[in-house]
Parts: sequence; C-alpha cells; structure tokens
Amino acid sequence: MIEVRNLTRVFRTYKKRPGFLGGIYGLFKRDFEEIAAAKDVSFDISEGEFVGFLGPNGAGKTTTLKMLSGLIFPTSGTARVAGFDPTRRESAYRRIFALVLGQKNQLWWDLPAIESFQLLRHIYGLPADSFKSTLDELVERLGVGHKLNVMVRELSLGERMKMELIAALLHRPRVLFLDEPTIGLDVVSQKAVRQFLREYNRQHNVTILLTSHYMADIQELCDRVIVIHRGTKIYDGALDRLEAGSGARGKIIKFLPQPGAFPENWTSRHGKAVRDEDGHITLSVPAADIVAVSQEILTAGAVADITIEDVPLEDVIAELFTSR
Ligand SMILES: Nc1ncnc2c1ncn2[C@@H]1O[C@H](COP(=O)(O)OP(=O)(O)OP(=O)(O)O)[C@@H](O)[C@H]1O
Repeated sequence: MIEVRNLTRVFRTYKKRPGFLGGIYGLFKRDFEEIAAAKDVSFDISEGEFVGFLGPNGAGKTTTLKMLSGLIFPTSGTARVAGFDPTRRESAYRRIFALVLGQKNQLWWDLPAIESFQLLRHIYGLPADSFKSTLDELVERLGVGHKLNVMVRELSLGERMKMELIAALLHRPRVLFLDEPTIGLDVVSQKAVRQFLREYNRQHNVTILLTSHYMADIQELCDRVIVIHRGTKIYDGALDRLEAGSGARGKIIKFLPQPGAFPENWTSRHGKAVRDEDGHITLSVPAADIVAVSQEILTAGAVADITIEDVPLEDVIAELFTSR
C-alpha cells in the first residue's frame, strides 16, 4: 500500500545574524544552512498494517508524512501510496488518504463541527446517504453526538481531536497518516482515541502510519515500528524485537523494605540499587538474573512490597538514539 524509496528532503534555511545590523548585513549577503530532514528513507507498508513511526523531536517524521501526503515535495527519492505518486496531487489520491496533524486544526474554529462535516461532504462529493451512515457510525463510536452543534473553539481538546478524526474519515480513506493524534489529551481521552483507532483499523482494514511520543499509543496499537533519527531510518521491524534486542533489556525490580530492614548503603551483588525519597529501592537487572536477585532481596531483609516490571519502552528507544 505504501512504497517509499530513498526519500530525501533537504530544507535550506536563511540564518539571520543577530540584531539590527545583522538584518542589514542579510540584505547584502545571505548565509544559508541546509538540513536534511529525511535522508534516503525507504520502507514498505502493506494494506491494513498499523505502523508506529518513532523518533525524537526534529527526527523527520512530520516531514516524511507531509511528503507522503503531497504537501511538500521530496528533494529526491520516490513514494507511492495505493499506486499514486503523492507529488502529482491528483484528486483521486486526495480521496483515498487523510492526514491528521494533532497540533493543527482542519475544522473551522467558529463553526459547529457538523457544519465543517457538511462542507467536507460537498468537497468530496459524498452521497447524502453514505455520508449520513459514515457520520452516524463515527459519532457513535467516539461518543460526541451531543457536541456536534457546539462551536469547535468551545470544545475540549479531547472532543476537538475526536471531531478532527471524524473529519478525516468521512470520505472513508484507505490510508491514514496520524501525526500525534493524542498530544495533550488526558489519559481517558487518549484511551478512547486509541480504542477507536484500533477498532477502526481492524474493521475497515485501513493502513495507518502513526507518530506519537506516547509509548502507550505505540505499544497498544502497533506491532511494527519504524524508527527514524536525524532523518535516517535506524530500525524497521517488530516492536517486540526492538524491546528484546535492546541493550536496555531486562527487568526493573522495585521493593519497599520494612523500616530498618535494609541498611542505607545496601546494594545487590547483581547491580546498583537506587533508593528513592519514599524508601523504595530499585534495581535494573538482566532478565536471566531475575530469580537470583529476588531471592537475594528476600533473604537480605523483611520486605513490605515488591514489583518486577519490564524496562519502559521509552528507555529502550532512548538507548537506541544515544547509541547512534
Ligand atoms: N519548512 C521547514 N523549513 C526548514 N526546516 C524545516 C522545515 N520543516 C522542518 N524542518 C526541519 O527539519 C527537521 C525535521 O523536522 P520534522 O518536523 O519533520 O521533525 P519531527 O520528527 O516531526 O519532530 P517532532 O517530533 O518534534 O514533531 C527539523 O530539524 C526541522 O527544524
């Protein structure tokens, strides 16, 4: 469904010298800086896949999604989405994909969402009956029926994002590019959006490429992730494999000693123990040592509580970036 080959985008930006004199200098001589926001990025995504697109701030994710949407042109390389070349900006292509930018609005602030939806119906030339059935389905799934006639600027962030998703899906796109769709949402709204996306992907076999800085989004929705760093793809594969193959693999053991049971300077034979303000002691240990360390802790002193957790995905990803 999506074929990307050596996609590269170089931005040339003017570097202004500071102050008024710097501005005058710039009238005569301009200093430019070139930034390769995407460098030789290649990947394939099959129909119905739900792929996470990860990378730190400025990695080139939005730039890549904008190239796939035909909003900006690549400097070199090619992309094909459902057989279309996005750079040609054909109307037929616009009907089969949607781009949702969590930090931007496509809905009109001063109109109720339903009026923007009606406008989109006319833009896409959707028949009234299919528009109604799609709208009813989306509104019901997202639970925003009572907010359709409220001005968009008066909606909460979560309600607005749900309306943005409805606007993006009214024409039943086959490919969905989602750039931070849960940014700034509270945990309940994040969960609702995630659940909606998961069900929608399964039910309609829509191909989804999702960027998010919330690892819960990625862990709950994506089996596969593409990781990009400084414009270059550094990982493409199963999320499980990324977690398992990381040097940060292992477990986190956290326990609360009974008062006075462990000396202040207690440490494990298997690794450094860190004590927090509440008295909890935390150890990062290789998965193979988990039983031995647990036994060591339980024989060392009385323990009020103990938990064993996976290393957070955030740490696995951060390690991937710092090792480059
Ligand atoms: N229009 C532009 N002109 C000049 N440079 C740009 C432009 N758009 C993006 N860049 C630069 O390209 C790089 C990649 O930006 P991009 O927005 O694609 O990153 P991102 O991975 O989406 O980051 P974030 O997670 O912060 O959204 C950054 O260094 C950014 O400053």
